[in-house]
Amino acid sequence: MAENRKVILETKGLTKHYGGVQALNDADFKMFADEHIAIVGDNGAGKSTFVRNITGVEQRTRGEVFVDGEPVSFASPQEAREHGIETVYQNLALADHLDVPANIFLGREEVKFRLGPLSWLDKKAMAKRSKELLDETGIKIPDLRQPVAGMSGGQRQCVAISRAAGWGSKLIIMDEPTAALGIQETTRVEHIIRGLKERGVPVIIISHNLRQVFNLVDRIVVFRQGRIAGVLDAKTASGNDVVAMITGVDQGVHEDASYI
Ligand SMILES: Nc1ncnc2c1ncn2[C@@H]1O[C@H](COP(=O)(O)OP(=O)(O)OP(=O)(O)O)[C@@H](O)[C@H]1O
Repeated sequence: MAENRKVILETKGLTKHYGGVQALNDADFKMFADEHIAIVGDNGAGKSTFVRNITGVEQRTRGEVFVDGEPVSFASPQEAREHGIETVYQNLALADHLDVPANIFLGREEVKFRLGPLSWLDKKAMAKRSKELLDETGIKIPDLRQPVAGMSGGQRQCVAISRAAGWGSKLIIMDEPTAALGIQETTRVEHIIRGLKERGVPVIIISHNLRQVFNLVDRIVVFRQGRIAGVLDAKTASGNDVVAMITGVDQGVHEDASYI
């Protein structure tokens, strides 16, 4: 029963205005710890704004955010990370010139010992943990020591997701995780997301790909013109239901290839 399920994330009246642009209005949202959720909506519907105003990238105009029932107001993404909320952004935020372990441990390096102001990193431990994380996601990267700049989009995405999965004990948010990937790479990333579900890690994905959404998540939250237009159960809703809610056109909706 819903009443007994743990609510991991909740927003009440979350609103963000950029000057005269009402990007997000009164978003009431509730997510349970045992589910995966997709956020869908047309370009400019407010999806990224919603995420940015939860994860400390921006400060909301008004409204409340609760994590594990506690009111939060993250001043930065770093603060959100410290609360176990990891976000994988479209642009990935990987440091191109660094190798895989350095990226996974960026800002959280393991130190072997310190001498005054100097510290020696435990590179061996970081490489070992990185390999374990990548093994968990099933991704094979031949040489972890090469700079990530030389990797394919799929490999880079897997590094970013592994980093999030490795640190994000509570919630992982992914903004268009496969938008720039080919078919095989997309399949690999979807496999990782399914693995997170099996491990009980809650995930929110923003996606324009409805096939992916129906395959991966439990509930679909539809944004339209800066508002949450509705929430659908992925098991019972149809593609037409989602498209109708995205567009606000309730009748005569036909399968729209750009969404399916
Ligand atoms: N920094 C900003 N300054 C002014 N307006 C902004 C800013 N960021 C977003 N907006 C506007 O807010 C609205 C919502 O944008 P948002 O990026 O959240 O949409 P989205 O649903 O994520 O779209 P997409 O699918 O294209 O990424 C849009 O009208 C956008 O132009």
